Amino acid sequence: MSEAENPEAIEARLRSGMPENIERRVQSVRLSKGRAIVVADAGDMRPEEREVLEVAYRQALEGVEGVEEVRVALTADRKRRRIIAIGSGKGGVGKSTLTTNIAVALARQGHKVGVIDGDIYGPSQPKLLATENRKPEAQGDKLIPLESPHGVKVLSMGHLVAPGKALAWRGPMAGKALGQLVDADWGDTDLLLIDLPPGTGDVQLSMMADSKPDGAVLVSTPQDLALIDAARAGQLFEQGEVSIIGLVENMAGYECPHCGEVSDPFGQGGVEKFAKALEIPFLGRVPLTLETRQSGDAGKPPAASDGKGAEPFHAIAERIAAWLRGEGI
Ligand SMILES: Nc1ncnc2c1ncn2[C@@H]1O[C@H](COP(=O)(O)OP(=O)(O)OP(=O)(O)O)[C@@H](O)[C@H]1O
Repeated sequence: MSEAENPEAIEARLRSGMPENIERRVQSVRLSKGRAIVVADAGDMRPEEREVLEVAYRQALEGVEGVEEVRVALTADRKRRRIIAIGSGKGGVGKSTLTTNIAVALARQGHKVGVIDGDIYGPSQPKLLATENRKPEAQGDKLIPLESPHGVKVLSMGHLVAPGKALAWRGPMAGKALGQLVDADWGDTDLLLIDLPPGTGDVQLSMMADSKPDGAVLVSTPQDLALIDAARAGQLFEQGEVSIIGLVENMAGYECPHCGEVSDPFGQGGVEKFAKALEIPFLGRVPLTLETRQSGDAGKPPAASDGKGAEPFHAIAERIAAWLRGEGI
């Protein structure tokens, strides 16, 4: 049998050498009397993107022996779930706090959001999303994520293993553990945010290879050291062929709750300049506030409130939503 007559070979052609946004979309290929019928998932695509997809498929099969006609059927009903990884390189810069608040803000904007705590060595999402001491149930071999009180589903290794137990896990095992959380029964969730563990080693690489995020958000404080580590995290995403959505500056400027004076314990403006130099979009800055720390500890994310503290998170979430819609940031 020649290659052209084999639907698997045709399917492989439609996956290889395609732009990233297209290559994962083929669902099936059938071949009947010289006609190739391609079914692809285009649920989240705009009409002009669908056209690009169809043209790309037709071009890829042009001249293939045995294929006289190409029919492309695009499924619109099933929305593809997207995954965004949040990474920092350096620990303690507020990656988990940002993941929680961006998730809550996106949920308030109408997305169906799930949070995966990939920080298996120091899980903080159970506390941040007020689901401590709860255990997810399993149905068959799939975990059922927990519903947080803030309209966001969540799964963390902290819900599953005793504190400190995952400490000895190395890259592949950690990647596998994360895979289990990603493969859980997320129902109608259309967006998963993964709070990655700090660092840029094997564990992060293996997690990224296993969960294949669609995009990544980098978090940094304005300190040089944090920025250097954020740049390293950026390289890690590039190495894993994950596109970088942008960089967020956290703990920027401290407003004294008593006198209102704003000071900059970690410097000012450095992150935005840095992002520009690296040609990474700048997604916004989140000030250092007592409210953010206290409400984090209390499981009440500021983004869930209607106060001033919610604003920076909502602004960043809007930019991420624009990226999800395929618009410029
Ligand atoms: N904008 C902020 N204002 C005040 N406190 C903050 C802010 N962002 C984070 N924090 C606090 O800083 C500490 C570290 O934040 P968080 O746990 O989110 O960081 P992380 O980067 O995820 O850390 P790790 O990598 O160790 O998990 C927490 O106590 C948190 O409440």
